[in-house]
Amino acid sequence: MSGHRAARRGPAAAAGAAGAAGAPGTAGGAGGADAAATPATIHPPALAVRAGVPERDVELDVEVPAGEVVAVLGPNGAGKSTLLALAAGTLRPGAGTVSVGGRTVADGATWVPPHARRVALLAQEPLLFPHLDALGNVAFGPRAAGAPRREAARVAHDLLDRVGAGDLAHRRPAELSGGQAQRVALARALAPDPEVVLLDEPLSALDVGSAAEVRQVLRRVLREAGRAAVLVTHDLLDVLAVADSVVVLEAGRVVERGPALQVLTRPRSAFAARLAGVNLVAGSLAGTGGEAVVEADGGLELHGLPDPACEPGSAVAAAFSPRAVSVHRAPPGGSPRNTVPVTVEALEHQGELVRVRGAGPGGHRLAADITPASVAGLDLTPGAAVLFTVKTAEVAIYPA
Ligand SMILES: Nc1ncnc2c1ncn2[C@@H]1O[C@H](COP(=O)(O)OP(=O)(O)OP(=O)(O)O)[C@@H](O)[C@H]1O
Repeated sequence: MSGHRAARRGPAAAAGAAGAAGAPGTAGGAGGADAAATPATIHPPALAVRAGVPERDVELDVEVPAGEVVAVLGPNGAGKSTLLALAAGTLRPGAGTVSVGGRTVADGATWVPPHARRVALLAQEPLLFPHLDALGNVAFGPRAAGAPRREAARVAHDLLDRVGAGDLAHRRPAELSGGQAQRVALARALAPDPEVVLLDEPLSALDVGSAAEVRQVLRRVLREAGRAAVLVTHDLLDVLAVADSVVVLEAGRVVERGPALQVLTRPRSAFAARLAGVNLVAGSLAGTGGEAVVEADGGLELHGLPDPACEPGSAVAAAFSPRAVSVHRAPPGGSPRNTVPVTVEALEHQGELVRVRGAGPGGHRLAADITPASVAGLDLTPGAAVLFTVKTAEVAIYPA
């Protein structure tokens, strides 16, 4: 995560930094005048967790640059909650350092308690104070930090407006829908002007309609303010809508990181590939020029179009969409294409299509999305022996 990190949100990040009264004490105050300066070089990361928790076998190296939203993905037990707990200050690292806005908040000699870290948490449930109205909930943080009542109320009104809950200011949590309560909770999280917001599956407790609405609010509010955030999610839509970059954890380690689109379109880890819904085959590159072949375990060979950075003989990955795959009982004629023998393992609904999952040579897991009529026409059931075909031009090859 280096040079590219500020590029996608450079203007937003810069605007946020310039307008963030709560970001004193950094070079940013003086540097704000130079529009050409890159925020990444001026500001320390909003959050850096380079720390381990040996009893959980977790060893993390995650950085959230100022103004960026980093989505954290991974299967159950991968270490996502541990990362949030290290950042929030509810868990002490066994080794290493946690810093917020360039300030060390945990290491062998330092321990800054949660309330003093400038970190806010938005959890799955809104967890609002039931006896306070929305305004009181949002004003609570600024009041606790010593803001005069009128100033705290002004901040709270402003934030409620920004999350589209201005008209709910005098309702108590029991009078709010799930989506409304989560928007108020977001305003409350932002009210103390945190350096970084930790979003722990913030939409997972909402129904589909409310989740879509809150997702848009999250996107707008985080981008407007150039706010740094960590977003733990299992939902591809959250990543696409809200995140700048992605970190994938597996078994307590970072296995992949990069700009969100890159990770989703060119995944290197099995988890990211599954989330993104693409077929992914790792192997080594043979052939040169415009077309190349990925040679994978089990004798599986895939022709595709290589990224210029791919070196012959190097480790590469071939990726292609299940929608680009056709399924046949007998070898098809016609244009040159990859033809892979596959044993069907499962058929799943995939919108209006059916996802045919199967195992190819070497046990490589592959998927094809075809119409229900094709499934019927091919008489597909688990155990069926078929051929998956995909055109060379549909297979992207890139360095692994
Ligand atoms: N309180 C705890 N005490 C000891 N080990 C724990 C504790 N909480 C989690 N672990 C272990 O730490 C590792 C990382 O778990 P963590 O909860 O951070 O994963 P996660 O990615 O958040 O998973 P999930 O998606 O299921 O919430 C796992 O091996 C887990 O068993």
